[in-house]
Amino acid sequence: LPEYIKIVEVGPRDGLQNEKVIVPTDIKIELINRLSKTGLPAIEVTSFVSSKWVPQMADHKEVMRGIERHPGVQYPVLTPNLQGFHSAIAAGATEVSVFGAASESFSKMNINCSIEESIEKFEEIAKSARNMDIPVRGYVSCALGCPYEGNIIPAKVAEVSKRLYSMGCYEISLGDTIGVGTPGSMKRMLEAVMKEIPLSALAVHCHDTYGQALANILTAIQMGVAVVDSSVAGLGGCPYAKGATGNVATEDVIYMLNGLGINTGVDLYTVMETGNFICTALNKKTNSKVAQASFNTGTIH
Ligand SMILES: CC(C)(COP(=O)([O-])OP(=O)([O-])OC[C@H]1O[C@@H](n2cnc3c(N)ncnc32)[C@H](O)[C@@H]1OP(=O)([O-])[O-])[C@@H](O)C(=O)NCCC(=O)NCCSC(=O)C[C@@](C)(O)CC(=O)[O-]
Repeated sequence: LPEYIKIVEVGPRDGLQNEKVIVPTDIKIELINRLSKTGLPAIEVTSFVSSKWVPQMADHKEVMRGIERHPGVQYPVLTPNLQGFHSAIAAGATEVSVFGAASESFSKMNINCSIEESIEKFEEIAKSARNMDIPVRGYVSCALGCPYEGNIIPAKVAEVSKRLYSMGCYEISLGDTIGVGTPGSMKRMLEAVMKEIPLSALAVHCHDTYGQALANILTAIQMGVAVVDSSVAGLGGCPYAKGATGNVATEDVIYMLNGLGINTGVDLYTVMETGNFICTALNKKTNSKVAQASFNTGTIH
């Protein structure tokens, strides 16, 4: 097992993008400012996408400009094309993520282009980013299944991952977008991807729709993956993946890693308080089992 796992907090972006009611900008900023005080090394802030496609992310510039940045914390944002990249940089972003898919149908539904066309757009971003010394992270959605095509073969995930890595993405986050994966499919997919990409450049991004996220993450870290995406209070879902629930809760990942003696540098209690803050603001119950248990029993283990 790795001694240290880097947690990439995606709550402010992946967590909020699917909320039906528009979350006030000051709540988003407060959420990120609170997360910045928990010890998390990376917090995904927002998406520079079309507000017609994802209205919840329409205030991307204000959020990016409004947050307090803590030294040592990365604040990546999603950019699907050069237009988004330029807006992100103008708003002060210092790291971006491109988001591709291993499924043609999902690519079309999510970013309105084929996988091949998306790669061309991402190459333009990667080239501009290189000239400006901006790190680029790459997502591969539908790594363990697609809401439109069902099964996705590991070779396709490996192929798209390789293309993103070859264009300069420093890390590839493998997304179980609809949370259908199991430890078995995670293992088979990672074995294929690890033939093409160094283990140190891989991350996993698990949604918990079928309750398999922690088991899938444990499988990945047992195989040496040392970067895990998660969302405070387990918020989230993708607007273009109907029925998919939130990401695995950050609180639950930290609890599991603490129990394994793996260092994350993140304070569980402060994350739980932050989860409580955003759930109160959204008027919803936390999806974190650890937060539920701790608040119900009044104890933290
Ligand atoms: C990619 C586009 C923009 C293509 O959308 P399009 O309609 O094909 O874009 P277009 O280039 O034809 O332009 C049409 C209009 O969009 C505007 N436009 C064009 N680009 C931008 C931009 N960057 N920012 C703001 N506006 C933009 C452009 O200016 C124009 O405006 P108009 O002239 O009509 O007023 C669209 O499909 C889109 O915004 N998609 C967003 C999808 C999204 O955010 N999905 C959720 C995130 S992915 C995810 O959740 C999965 C992940 C990452 O978490 C991992 C996992 O779980 O698997």
